[in-house]
Amino acid sequence: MSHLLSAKFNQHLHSLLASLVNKQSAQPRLIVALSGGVDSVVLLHLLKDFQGQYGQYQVIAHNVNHGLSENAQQWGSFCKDLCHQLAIPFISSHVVIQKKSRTSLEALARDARYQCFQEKMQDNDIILTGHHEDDQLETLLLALKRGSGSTGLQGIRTQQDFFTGSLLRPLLIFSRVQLVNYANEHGLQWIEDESNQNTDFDRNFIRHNVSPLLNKRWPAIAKSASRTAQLCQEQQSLLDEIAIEDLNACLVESFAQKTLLVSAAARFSDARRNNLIRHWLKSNGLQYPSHKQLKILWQEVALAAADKQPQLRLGTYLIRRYQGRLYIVSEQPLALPEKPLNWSGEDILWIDKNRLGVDFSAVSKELAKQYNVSCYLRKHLDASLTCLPEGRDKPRTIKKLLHEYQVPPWLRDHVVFVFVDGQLIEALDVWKCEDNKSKLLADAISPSLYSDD
Ligand SMILES: Nc1ncnc2c1ncn2[C@@H]1O[C@H](COP(=O)(O)OP(=O)(O)OP(=O)(O)O)[C@@H](O)[C@H]1O
Repeated sequence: MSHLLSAKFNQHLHSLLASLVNKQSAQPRLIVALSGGVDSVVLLHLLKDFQGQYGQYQVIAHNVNHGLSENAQQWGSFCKDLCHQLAIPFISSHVVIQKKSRTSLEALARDARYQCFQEKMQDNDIILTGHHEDDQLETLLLALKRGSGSTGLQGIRTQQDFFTGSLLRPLLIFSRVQLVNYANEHGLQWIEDESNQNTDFDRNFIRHNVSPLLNKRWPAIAKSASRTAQLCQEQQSLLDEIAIEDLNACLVESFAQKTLLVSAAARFSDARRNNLIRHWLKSNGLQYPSHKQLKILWQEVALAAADKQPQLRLGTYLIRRYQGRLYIVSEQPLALPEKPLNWSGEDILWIDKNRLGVDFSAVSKELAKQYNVSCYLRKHLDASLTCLPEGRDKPRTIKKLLHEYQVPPWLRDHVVFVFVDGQLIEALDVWKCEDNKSKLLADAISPSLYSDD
């Protein structure tokens, strides 16, 4: 029977790679995430066979030692020996994880593992993991328990982008029993992680106490769960397409950020608006909010009375409203310099490392030589300093202007004021000054590069 599994695997992987490789110019390396458990050991064997048939791929294995089990060292040696026998290059990584609660420990180990994969990655690499159909069923049951809606019911994806390459899970079409049978027929050895037996943990509880019962009553339950996951993934792509379209109607650029216009979002039905807000948060690197958080975000932040300054904390971010727009604000403070910074010809003058800077790359070096350029922040300025912005009738203080130009209060300290030979020529991203003697230079300086993450 194992040759059937192997043939099905080869065909499946071949078509998965065909869709990926088309997008890439170079032949990718296939990196097996090898834990030493039966799933990834079978995956490694199947890949060795696949490589025999489609010789153009380089197969490599990568084991991560999380240092969480006394046996971790032994598992690493097991993986190394296995790769030696199969003549597969082996990468080993070691991470140190601070022990906390078990749940967070597992999540920390997973994050650290994917971080290791990323660090050892080359462009276009494809990381393959041994997730199978039963993992999918467990994941969906856990999602039901958490109540995470269609997002959670998407389960484990067969393919997803991963940094400069991709992640593939080609064993999701097989059950654990099929993989164990394959391993036995081939006389393969593997290791058992003793922690998998502990049913105090939800996934193990489902694996040992719930799935067997469900499988006995409905032998095709794992297949049905996989189908559900696939349908939910498809529906999510549709929801994402709708969200992108809807966001186009609601997003406005404001101080180098895409902010959400409350009046535009208010025109959508609740469901459609929730969908677009979820997408907006996710595409800015935040986790999907819970249903309750979404409700608070809309009712108590977006729609708060005009004189209020509402905000909602989501992880390390705050969602704030100002002048009818929602902003995503990082809670991580910027390290702002004590004194103004002089520009000495660099393409980007960083005010805060990699987060707030001024892009001078379009300024001609010849032009630059003629002037003395420096960048100030509000705290470096004399409070009585006035300025006449282009198109305005009379000068006003900087404080008044920041207010008039509707710069959100929390961003006012980050506005960069560019001075040329001691004269203010512009407040970057906000206004340019009338009658400035170095207009050409002012026009060439791009908006400050401001990333609030
Ligand atoms: N220590 C490890 N080193 C390399 N790969 C690993 C390691 N542990 C797990 N993997 C990979 O991840 C797959 C899934 O493992 P497991 O179910 O134990 O992890 P998980 O925490 O549920 O993973 P995920 O978060 O990726 O769903 C394995 O088949 C293997 O490919």
